[in-house]
Amino acid sequence: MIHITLQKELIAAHGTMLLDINIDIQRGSLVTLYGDSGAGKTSILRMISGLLAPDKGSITVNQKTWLDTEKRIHQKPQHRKVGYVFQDYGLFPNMTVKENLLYALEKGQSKNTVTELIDTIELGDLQDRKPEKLSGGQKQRVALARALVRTPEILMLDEPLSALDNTMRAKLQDYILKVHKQYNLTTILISHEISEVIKMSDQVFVIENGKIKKQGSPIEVFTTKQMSGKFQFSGEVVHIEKEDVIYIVTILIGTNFVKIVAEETEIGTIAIGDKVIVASKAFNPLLQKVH
Ligand SMILES: Nc1ncnc2c1ncn2[C@@H]1O[C@H](COP(=O)(O)OP(=O)(O)OP(=O)(O)O)[C@@H](O)[C@H]1O
Repeated sequence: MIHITLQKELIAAHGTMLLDINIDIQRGSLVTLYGDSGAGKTSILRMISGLLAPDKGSITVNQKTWLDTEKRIHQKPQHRKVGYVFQDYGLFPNMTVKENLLYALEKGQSKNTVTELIDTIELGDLQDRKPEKLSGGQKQRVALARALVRTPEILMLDEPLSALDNTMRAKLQDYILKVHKQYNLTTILISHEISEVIKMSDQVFVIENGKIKKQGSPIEVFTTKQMSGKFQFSGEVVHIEKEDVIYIVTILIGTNFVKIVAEETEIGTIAIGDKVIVASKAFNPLLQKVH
């Protein structure tokens, strides 16, 4: 179990903002921090990894104390077992994929760890290339492998997929889920994408102005009582077209576009770019195997 209590006064664009959170994370689970830009999500990860000092707080990871401001315990970042993946990869440009991974090994650690990760994350064909010869998705797979070299107790992913197109994003999500399960990791993901949060996480914490506004399973958090249909998907509105008295709304769900007929009352304030849930209550969906 991981217990995190953090307080820190942050300097936001409109003045100071008190970040004040209390989070419990079950070992082996994947949780998401979801919230607007500037809500404090990255600051939380930086405090967990020891890169940013809170004003007050404590962090215990599987019975080990990483931080306790009252007892003046403050483990250095290099002593906290975290793997950190950012949006902008952070690979060494002068090293090959394999060298980037070997460089992350701890003194005395077996090189087999790297060989195994190359195999798991399917980097075999890329291992002798330099990062400049890799696509964004491939670079992010290397960054993911590198974060796992020291078998972290917490894997932290700070919007790692936001620079990727939808197909690549879906593939990377699958890699993350694969290593999360295979290495029995405890993973904290920051994501802005509701569909990603629903696909990936066991639990979501909605952060607003430095506080936890809501928490629970993604479905509990993102669906409201009025939307209790069993059959539902979340997506993003990409187009709205008015036809006589109705509207045709095009929604991107994963990598598929779906057109929905909506009435004016349903449209309300929905605009292009909004995240929405498409749900249906009383009908019989067909299930077909795809080849
Ligand atoms: N070391 C710091 N000291 C004081 N304030 C900080 C510090 N680092 C960041 N902030 C401020 O804290 C606020 C929250 O930043 P943070 O990066 O945690 O937000 P975020 O939710 O991750 O946003 P985004 O989604 O844009 O990355 C911002 O207004 C930022 O300017």
